[in-house]
Amino acid sequence: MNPAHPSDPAHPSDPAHPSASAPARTAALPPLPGAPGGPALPSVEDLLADAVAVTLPMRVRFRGTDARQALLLRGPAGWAEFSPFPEYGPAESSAWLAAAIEAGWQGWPAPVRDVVPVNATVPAVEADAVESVLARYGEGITAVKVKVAEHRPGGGLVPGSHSADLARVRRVRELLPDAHVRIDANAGWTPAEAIAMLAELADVGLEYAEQPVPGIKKLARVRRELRARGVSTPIAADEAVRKAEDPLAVAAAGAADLIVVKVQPLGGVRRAAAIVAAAGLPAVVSSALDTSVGIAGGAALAAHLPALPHACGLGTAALFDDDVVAPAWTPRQGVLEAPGERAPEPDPALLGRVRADERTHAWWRDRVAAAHAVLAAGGR
Ligand SMILES: O=C(O)CCC(=O)C1=CC=C[C@@H](O)[C@@H]1C(=O)O
Ligand SMILES: [Mg+2]
Repeated sequence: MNPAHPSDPAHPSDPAHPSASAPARTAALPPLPGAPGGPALPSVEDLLADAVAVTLPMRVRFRGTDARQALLLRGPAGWAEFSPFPEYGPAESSAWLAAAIEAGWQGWPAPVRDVVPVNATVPAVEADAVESVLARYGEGITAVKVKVAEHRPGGGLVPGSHSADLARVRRVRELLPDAHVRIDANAGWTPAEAIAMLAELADVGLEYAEQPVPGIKKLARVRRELRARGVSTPIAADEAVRKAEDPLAVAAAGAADLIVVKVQPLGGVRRAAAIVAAAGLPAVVSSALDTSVGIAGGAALAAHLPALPHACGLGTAALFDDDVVAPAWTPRQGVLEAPGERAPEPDPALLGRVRADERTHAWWRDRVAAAHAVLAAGGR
């Protein structure tokens, strides 16, 4: 078993939407570590030899947490991050471990571009706090993601969330009249709520709405009903890609206009790139609220994709009060540097400052061993 670390509450609005069974479509993806034809699976001892657990304090509460927990690993190809959210079990975490093995024991594929445009991310703050959040991203912001549909820890939307969401989105539009503005509901609305909110926001000219509702069928329904009402807001799939047993099912169903891809949940840069190619839809690379080591993996994916039509959600290191790399992998003039084929080296002084306690190290060691067992048995 893999209990959540008690200091980190589970996130209620990130539901899993597994499809019924692992379908043949995923067979075309690059094999996982330890699978036939895939990279070697290092032993648990090798993976943990130089592991450092860190806790990064956040400037703004995000995804229900004020501190991000992560484990940094070091392999022959460089540093790597393993940071499945505390409530994730071994099967889901095994994809995150595959991504860490790629980074540390294999290295990332070559980039085709030097820089990656990124969006600023605005958590579910009050409208009057939007300006100070945007200020953290500096000059040159061309795209903003606004979080909406925030849930209470016990479940259910925060009271008054619809009007707070509308005010937050409108405040962003007011401050940045020319920026692309996208929203992300993390599957937190019902279809009726999503249709009403997106119809209400039609005048804002949203770039897209990310995972307004859970699951593939509901996404398809919202998309269809919006079109019937003359609302053309594109629909993006996030959880329906990264938490599904078949990350290609949403594209196969024609339920979204674009997909959001994340390196750790999808098992590495090569697997995420293969998912984009097989989906045949425009893709946005986004963060998993990683430290600068993991963010560099997102930048490696974005720099490797043949086409990158949208700014990426990789600016989230700006939400941390502290990081592990100096300078942090944060955007300048709206772009992030591509890291090349390996992650940046953590700074020993920073590591000393954000190093987690021994109990947290033990918790991470158990999580690595449990995820490793899933990979050793052939994957989730
Ligand atoms: O895409 C961005 O701008 C920031 C990243 C982001 O929104 C997320 C990071 C980590 C966990 C997720 O709940 C969340 C997302 O849903 O995309
Ligand atoms: Mg999302």
